[in-house]
Amino acid sequence: MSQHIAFIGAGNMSRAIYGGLIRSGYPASQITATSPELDVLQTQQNTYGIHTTTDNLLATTKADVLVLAVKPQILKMVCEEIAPVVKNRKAPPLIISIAAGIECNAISKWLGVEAPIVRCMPNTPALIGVGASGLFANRFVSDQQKDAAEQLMGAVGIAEWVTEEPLLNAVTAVSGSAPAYFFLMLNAMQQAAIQQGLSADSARKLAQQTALGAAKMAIDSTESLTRLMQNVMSPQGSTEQAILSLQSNEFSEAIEAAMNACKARAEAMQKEFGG
Ligand SMILES: NC(=O)C1=CN([C@@H]2O[C@H](COP(=O)(O)OP(=O)(O)OC[C@H]3O[C@@H](n4cnc5c(N)ncnc54)[C@H](O)[C@@H]3O)[C@@H](O)[C@H]2O)C=CC1
Ligand SMILES: O=C(O)[C@@H]1CCC=N1
Repeated sequence: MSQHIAFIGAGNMSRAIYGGLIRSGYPASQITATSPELDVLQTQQNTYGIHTTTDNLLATTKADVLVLAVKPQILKMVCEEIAPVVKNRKAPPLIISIAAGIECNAISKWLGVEAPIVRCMPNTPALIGVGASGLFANRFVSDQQKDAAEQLMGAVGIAEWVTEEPLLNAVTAVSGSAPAYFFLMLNAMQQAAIQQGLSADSARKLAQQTALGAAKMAIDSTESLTRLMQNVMSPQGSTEQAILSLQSNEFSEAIEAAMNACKARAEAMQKEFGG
């Protein structure tokens, strides 16, 4: 695929996606990013060699694929701004919205046209090619456009389709927001290790490598997660005490509550910003 991809918004998530795309060999000359902030655009141009502009209409004009990557709070304003260009094109671009919580119908309404829209919930590890995205296509998306969206997000990680749009809120809870949960846990582990006497450098390296090793084992192993956990726990050993402590502090319940809060907020954002 070497279609022109325009990103409306050049923030953390856009950078993760186009950074990952370029890293995977996608031509930077086929990517445009927009932002009202000139200094941000200059940095993006210098770092990635992409086209940049403050002009959302210009970017929309030349896009085969238009990625809406602004905050949900301002998506309505941005869609209404670009609507005349989208409507006047012979064929509207494939629109990929990464905004949390905002439904395809709201975007269609703001654009004033029944455009092909793929809603995507990505995550920031896309920047290093290990992203995880959920995708949902509205009924105007052709099979070819579905393939294009899958290739785009597949270039920066794995992409899973959901058949019902509300399931994207569950994707937000399990992967979109989830890198932050792991960073929080890593930080807590590092701080505890420092308190127990390790240097900050050793604590960081050991905790990070362990997270990487555990994730790779979970991906590669045919054994269940319970079995993998039990393999670390010697009877009456040290791990058992750590797991018992986590369980008595309701670790699993805390994770479930966090994911429910995340999903509920994604649902509330639809009501708050999707009207
Ligand atoms: N950061 C994350 O981990 C994830 C974010 N998302 C979604 O991605 C979207 C963007 O989030 P972030 O990149 O984190 O936000 P961000 O604040 O880092 O980026 C937003 C960008 O939009 C630009 N912008 C502001 N007004 C604009 C306008 N009128 N026209 C064009 N650009 C404009 C800003 O200059 C900034 O570059 C949000 O809708 C969020 O829900 C989805 C999944 C994960
Ligand atoms: O926190 C947020 O709202 C966005 C959506 C998923 C990750 N970041």
